[in-house]
Amino acid sequence: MVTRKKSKQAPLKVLFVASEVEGLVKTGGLADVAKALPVTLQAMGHDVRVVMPLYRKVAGREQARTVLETELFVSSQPQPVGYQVKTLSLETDSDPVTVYGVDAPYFDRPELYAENNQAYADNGERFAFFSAAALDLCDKLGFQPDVVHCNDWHTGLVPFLLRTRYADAPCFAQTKSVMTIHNAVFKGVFNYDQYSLIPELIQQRYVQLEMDPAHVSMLKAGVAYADKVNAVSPNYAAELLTELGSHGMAADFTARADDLYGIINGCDYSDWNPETDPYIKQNFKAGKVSLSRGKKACKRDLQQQVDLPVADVPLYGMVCRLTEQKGIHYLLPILKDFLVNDVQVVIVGTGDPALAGALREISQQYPDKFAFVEAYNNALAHCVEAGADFFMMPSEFEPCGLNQMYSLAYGTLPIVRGVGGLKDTVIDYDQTPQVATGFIFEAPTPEALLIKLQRSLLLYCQQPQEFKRLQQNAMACKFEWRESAEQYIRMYLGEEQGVRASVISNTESLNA
Ligand SMILES: Nc1ncnc2c1ncn2[C@@H]1O[C@H](COP(=O)(O)OP(=O)(O)O[C@H]2O[C@H](CO)[C@@H](O)[C@H](O)[C@H]2O)[C@@H](O)[C@H]1O
Repeated sequence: MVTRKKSKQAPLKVLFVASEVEGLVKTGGLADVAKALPVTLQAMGHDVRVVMPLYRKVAGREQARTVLETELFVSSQPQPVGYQVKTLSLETDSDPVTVYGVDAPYFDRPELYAENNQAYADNGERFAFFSAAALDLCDKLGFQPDVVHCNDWHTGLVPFLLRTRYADAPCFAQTKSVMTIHNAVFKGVFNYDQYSLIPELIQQRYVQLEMDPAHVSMLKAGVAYADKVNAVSPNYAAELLTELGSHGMAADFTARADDLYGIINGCDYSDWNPETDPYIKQNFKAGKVSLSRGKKACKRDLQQQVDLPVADVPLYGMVCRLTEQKGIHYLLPILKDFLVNDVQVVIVGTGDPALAGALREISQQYPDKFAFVEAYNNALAHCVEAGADFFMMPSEFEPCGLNQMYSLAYGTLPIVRGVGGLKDTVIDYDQTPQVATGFIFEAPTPEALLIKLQRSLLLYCQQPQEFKRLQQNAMACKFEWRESAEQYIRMYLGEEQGVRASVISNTESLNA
């Protein structure tokens, strides 16, 4: 894809554009990837710069150094928009990765995207500005990227601007763009009123980017105009070609099937490693004694932290944003049935107030068996991964999923629905017991989930040696970022074909 003549090993200049970055500010899995992938690419010798909005919440914001004080000129606007670029960094084992924080009034708010579960009304304008500023600052700072790597709807206008506003700009003459889909359910759909900073989108009508005559989707713009598009797992790439799995964008993805890839996320083992994790009560490794002692101490600690009785009972954990995506609506109808057993369940999450309310009510009815912690708490998330025996991810859909990888690393068997990246990363006990690492259910129903929960409980109680064998299988799994990053490089360089051929056969069965 990168056409400039260079050897395969020549370092690439990559501008990684993301709306959140782990270590600086995070609301979900996008941030994990926006840290780990740039850090890995840089460690492989590439020159990577990350650009993100400098929200009020960004860690280290006060100490950030201003490297650019400028204005974004827009041809149709009487007044330019002033902004500053401040540098932060992501620590690595070698050279830190430079992060450009875009500081503008648009981002000087208490939250990133929403307050009280209500999205900011001008999110379209905010992220249209961010997308335009990401390219504007690159030009002004003299960074000429080989690849501009965009992530999700917030950055979808970047590929569009490269093909329009910057079509003849010397700074981007050699630049290609990539659009990574972490979650296609969020399409970034906004009224034309919000695109005043992108006159290119208004002067000429782009019907294929519209949801209706009044609304344009930023994600559609990214998918249509990026040189390459990838989903964060091969199976999600296949699902994106189906009406159901693409959340209504099958035509957009099918049109790009030659340039569509599926690259599984890695797991950042520098953050998620039971041998070194600073948040957990006792570090442990896969060896039998270490594992059983470590898990026992971590379980006890978790029980104490969430006010459950300290007891030697199977413990089921879950950490997630409270949305329908995560399958809370499959769990809620059967949770009380499951709690009839001698088990404990811990859920840590924030989000939809109705789902939170329903969980809170059950926790009040079953205080000895079910703890619901309505919080975003990274330290507690680590303690759940370490202290639980099973980790639940009954997702309605899951582009990749990171928590199942974390739980595998901690010997906490994942119980997942067979969708997206969950299917690519977990091996079901009932299908292939010898190499199994967890449990998979297929039907999108509470009953199907309950059957697998009961199944896992039987294994734990009646076949403890078999349970331990699965723990060893799980802990032997490795999802190295280095391997994923190598696939990204091959995609950047155009060394691999898109997934159309392999995806089509899958798609037939998905559509059946
Ligand atoms: N209450 C809480 N307290 C502490 N930590 C919490 C938390 N709620 C969530 N987290 C953390 O946020 C991250 C969630 O990552 P996921 O990949 O599971 O989901 P998400 O849907 O946000 O990401 C989207 O992007 C990622 C990255 O590509 C895809 O893996 C995924 O399928 C897609 O939906 C994990 O690191 C988790 O520990």
